[in-house]
Amino acid sequence: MSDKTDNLFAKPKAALPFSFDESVAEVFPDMIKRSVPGYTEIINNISKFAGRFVTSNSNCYDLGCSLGAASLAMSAGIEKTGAKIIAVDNSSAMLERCRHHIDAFKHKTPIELQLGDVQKISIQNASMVALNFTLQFIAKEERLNLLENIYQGLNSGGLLLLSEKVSFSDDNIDDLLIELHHQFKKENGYSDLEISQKRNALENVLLPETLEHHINRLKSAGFSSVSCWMQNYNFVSIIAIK
Ligand SMILES: Nc1ncnc2c1ncn2[C@@H]1O[C@H](C[S@+](CC[C@H]([NH3+])C(=O)[O-])CC(=O)[O-])[C@@H](O)[C@H]1O
Ligand SMILES: O=C(O)C(=O)Cc1ccccc1
Repeated sequence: MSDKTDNLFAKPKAALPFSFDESVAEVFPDMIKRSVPGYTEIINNISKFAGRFVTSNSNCYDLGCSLGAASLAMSAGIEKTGAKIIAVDNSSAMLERCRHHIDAFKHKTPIELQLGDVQKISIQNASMVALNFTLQFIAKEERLNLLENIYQGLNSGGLLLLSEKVSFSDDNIDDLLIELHHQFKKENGYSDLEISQKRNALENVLLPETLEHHINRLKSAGFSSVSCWMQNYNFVSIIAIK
């Protein structure tokens, strides 16, 4: 079955803040692929990381799972037995669709879905945690606390994979990479109106920080080995090992 096309911002509409409601959940696979450069590459690499980092009888977490793409990728890559994936999202529209999405794909590792706030869950016996474009929606002052909670729940040698839209302290670079991102969206069929209306809706909702800030905070949370492993314009993916 092909993905339903995202045209949520195609007509002029009232400037409401972006939210993960039923209309977004319905078009989400199309929206994220056409909006985030490198998304598919990150998902494919989540399988590779899972193959290396997930240990027997441990837990894996997919925090802000949306339709479960990272959970399915982890499941496909896990080589050890007895692991379990816990996928969490606070949007009931997303989680309901996630259940159907996951049931439609074969997965060898069990995936347990939890409706809830990633800031309130208990993380235990974890060998891998994915925060794939979720931290950017959490209030900035609460981010360190969440990363510390993930750190304490990871086993030694465990992996946090953090993907984010980022900003740049150099204004020239920031403007250039935002423009290149918008060009990417245009090439994927979005109009100028769709791009500008979504940009307004995301203002104060998706809050990017610099790559340096992310790396320094991960180190403050306790992670000893931290590196960006992929960058595509203003979208990055970082690995942090306990
Ligand atoms: N506090 C929170 N608690 C739980 N969920 C939350 C919270 N805040 C936001 N979310 C959820 O985080 C997800 C972010 S999308 C992740 C893509 C996915 N990881 C993917 O690999 O396809 C990224 C994007 O749309 O740019 C949404 O489903 C929100 O409901
Ligand atoms: O579309 C954008 O401009 C983005 O920054 C990425 C995105 C993708 C899906 C939901 C929210 C933001």
